This record gives sequence, C-alpha cells and structure tokens, in this order.
Amino acid sequence: MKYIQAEHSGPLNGTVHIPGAKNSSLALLAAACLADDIVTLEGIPRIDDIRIIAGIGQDIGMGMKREGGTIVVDPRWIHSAVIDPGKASSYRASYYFAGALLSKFGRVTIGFPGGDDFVSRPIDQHIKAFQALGAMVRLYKDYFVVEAASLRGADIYFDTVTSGATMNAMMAAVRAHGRTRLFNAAVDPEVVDTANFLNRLGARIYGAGTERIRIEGVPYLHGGTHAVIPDRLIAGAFLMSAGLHGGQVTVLDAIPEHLGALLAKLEEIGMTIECGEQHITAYGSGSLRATRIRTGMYPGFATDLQQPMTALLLQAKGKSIVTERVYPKRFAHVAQLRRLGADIEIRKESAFVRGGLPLQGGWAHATDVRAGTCLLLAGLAAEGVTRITGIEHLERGYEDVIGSFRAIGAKVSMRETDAQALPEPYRMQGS
Ligand SMILES: CC(=O)N[C@H]1[C@@H](OP(=O)(O)OP(=O)(O)OC[C@H]2O[C@@H](n3ccc(=O)[nH]c3=O)[C@H](O)[C@@H]2O)O[C@H](CO)[C@@H](O)[C@@H]1O
Ligand SMILES: C=C(OP(=O)(O)O)C(=O)O
Repeated sequence: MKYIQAEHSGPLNGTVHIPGAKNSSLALLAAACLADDIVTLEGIPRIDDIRIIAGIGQDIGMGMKREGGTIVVDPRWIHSAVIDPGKASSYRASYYFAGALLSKFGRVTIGFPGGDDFVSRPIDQHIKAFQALGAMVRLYKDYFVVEAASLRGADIYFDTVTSGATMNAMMAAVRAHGRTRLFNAAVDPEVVDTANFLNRLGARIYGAGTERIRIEGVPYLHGGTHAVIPDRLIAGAFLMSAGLHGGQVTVLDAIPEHLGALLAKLEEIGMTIECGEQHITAYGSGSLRATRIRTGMYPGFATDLQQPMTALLLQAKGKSIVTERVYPKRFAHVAQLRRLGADIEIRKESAFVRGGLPLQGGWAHATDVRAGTCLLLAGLAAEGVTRITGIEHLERGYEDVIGSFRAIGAKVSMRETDAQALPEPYRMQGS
C-alpha cells in the first residue's frame, strides 16, 4: 500500500510550475466528443481521472493520443454512446459525457458520477437541463439513460449555482436546434474555458463568465487547438504552503484573477502577496492571524481550498471559523487532523479551529483529493513524521505532488508498505 511520508519542514522556498486544471481538462476532453474533426488539447495534467477518460475513450472509439502535456483527440470514429458504469463512477466529471454524447448522438447510457464523497452531490440540475432541452431521462439502479429525438433550445433557470450543470447544459445545447439561455449560471473560470474551447470549434456561446449564458445551436463543430487554463486549486495550495513557516513560494503559469478570494484571505492573515501577469509569489511572515472563511461558488472562496486552508489556519494563533456553504458536510479531513493533535470542533456547517498549538506527526487518511493536500500541509507543519494513506484520492487530482513539494524544500516521499506493517487500527479486516 502506498502512502506519503511528510516530515516537519522549515520555511518552504522555491518555484512551482502549475499544471493545467483538472476540472477544466475533464470537461474539455468530454466536450471534444462534440467536434467533427481532430482536436488538440494542450496542458492536460497526468492524473488518474484523465487515465479513466482514456479508458472511456477506448471503449467508445474516441481516439486519444498523449504527446507530452498535449492530448490529441479524434472524435470522428466514436461508435458507442454507452459509458461503462464502473468507469463513470470512478470519477466525478463523467457526467460531461452525458451532455456531450446526448448532444451529438441523441442518446447516452452512463453510470452515476463518483468523485469525492461529501455525503450529498446531487445531479438534479443536470437532469433538469437535459429535460428542458427535450430529452427523456430514465434512471436505473446503476446507470441512467438520456435520449431525445431532437434537442431544442430552451430557457433553463438553475435552482442553485452549479459549475457542473452549467457546463453540461452548455455541451448539451451546443448542437441543439435554436437558442438556449441559461440563467443563474456558474461563473467559474472552468465554465469560461469550456465555452472558449467550444467557440474555437465553431460553437456560438455568449456570456460565459456571467450569470446569463446564451447558446445558439450549430449543426457542426470543426477541429481545433486549445490550451487548458492553469489549475487554480493547486496554485492555491502551494501559495498557502509559504505561510506554514514563513517561507516564499512562487507559482508560475497561474492566473492571479482566478485566485482573488484566496489571495485576499492570505493577506488578511498576515502573508504578503505579489502578482505578475502569470505568476504569484506568497511570502509568509512567520506569524499568522486567525480569520473567518465562508466558502461560496466562484468568485467566492473555493470549497476546494477550504481543506488546505484549514491546515494553514492551524498555524494561526487564535480561533478561526471555517464555514462550508457549498458542501456543508465537507469535513472528513477534520477527524484526520485531530489525529495529529489539531483542536477543531464542528458545529453544523462550521469548523472552529484553535490555531497556534503544536501538531504531532502520525498516521492520517486522505478521504478525498483536497483532504490529501490538507494533511500534507499539516504534516509539513507537524513535529516528527506524518504518514498519509488514501493516496489514490490525491492521484486523481495532482500531477507529481511529491516532486512539486520537494521543489520548494518539503521533506516528502512516496513510500510503500505491506498491510501487516501498519499499526492495528489501519489494517483492513482479513489483511
Ligand atoms: C469535476 C469538477 O469540476 N468538480 C468540481 C465541481 O463539482 P460539481 O460539478 O459536482 O459541483 P457543482 O458546481 O455542480 O456544485 C455546486 C453546488 O451545487 C449543488 N448541486 C450541483 C449539481 C446539481 O445538479 N444539484 C445541486 O444541488 C452541489 O451540491 C453544490 O452545493 O465544482 C465543485 C464546486 O466548486 C468543486 O468542489 C469540484 O471540485
Ligand atoms: C471535489 C473535487 O473533485 P471531484 O469533483 O472530481 O470529486 C476537487 O477537485 O476538489
């Protein structure tokens, strides 16, 4: 079994290149199905979620060839709109294949999305969008079927702001007859990136990045090349790492505007931030102030940065309050931080964090992608050695997490152990 070993590491200093965004890449690769010719996507990270898409590509006849950070997609020979439920459930963003294949072929059979477990992650708004466009949705135990004799543009009012359903509705509507208007749309950079990509192929999407998006359906999408936006969540985690012990970390190939809420918070707690056009440097002062965080959809404080931020706030003297408004139960990392000695209490949708107390290394389990980064940051701050299991979650989202943290002086390594070597509580039954 693999685990990450993190040791207390002094001030972290150095420079990290930020890879392409996971959450954009996953959407773009599904959206590439919509094209009628070859598509080249640059900056796609080497992460497990992308490997699952490669498997889906093989199953349905979508050619995918990796050349370094570039993936060349050939959607001309897709022969099936049936996505294996096991693969669909192995990551979250499989739902984009529903929108894309429905739009292109008028029918799709697909398993339910997996991804990080935050207790509740409904897809009702995706379904509502498909239905509004004239599709019939049938739900079965392990999969669902969406089909339409023809898709017709419609007005769609989302009941809640959702980036996934906004992008999925965009994909489904792109080849529908007539005009679709999305109201209460998400304004995330990944929505804009997906719209820019589709427009490059000949789609007619207007207003992405605002709460109202208009899509004029087109019958055909040609091929083209697009570079994915940088991963704002990875950039955010590295900037936070500078605050752990008063270091200096520069992230290259990042877009400062995508990180506005985080950068403001880092300054508020006592760090200094310098932004260039495509890089950001964070300076830790060695002394952090407690604060309040309330997550929200973009441009609010990203829920995906909440967990690593909690690790950082453990270093800030006083009581911080972290309120989770997007996924009110996204606190699985707290029990693991407590194993390292953290004093955090959960009340309703808030974590009350008593910072400034020493952490002690130990075993901790990453339950999801960002819980992994959170524990990694906590492990670098804790005395002694921290061992983090659940690496498969981290590998869904991070390309070379070890190499990147080492580049800024973190003492981290990937290790392997057999189950018998683990202390009793970590052994699986029968192992
Ligand atoms: C692969 C991917 O891009 N994942 C990101 C995406 O997830 P995902 O696309 O699942 O998240 P959404 O933006 O859709 O969710 C936002 C909010 O809307 C709710 N909702 C969503 C869909 C729906 O049909 N009904 C509904 O009620 C969710 O429960 C949540 O409270 O955005 C999340 C919120 O920024 C991020 O944490 C995830 O990293
Ligand atoms: C929640 C996340 O991922 P996913 O939606 O793919 O589960 C994340 O990237 O933090």
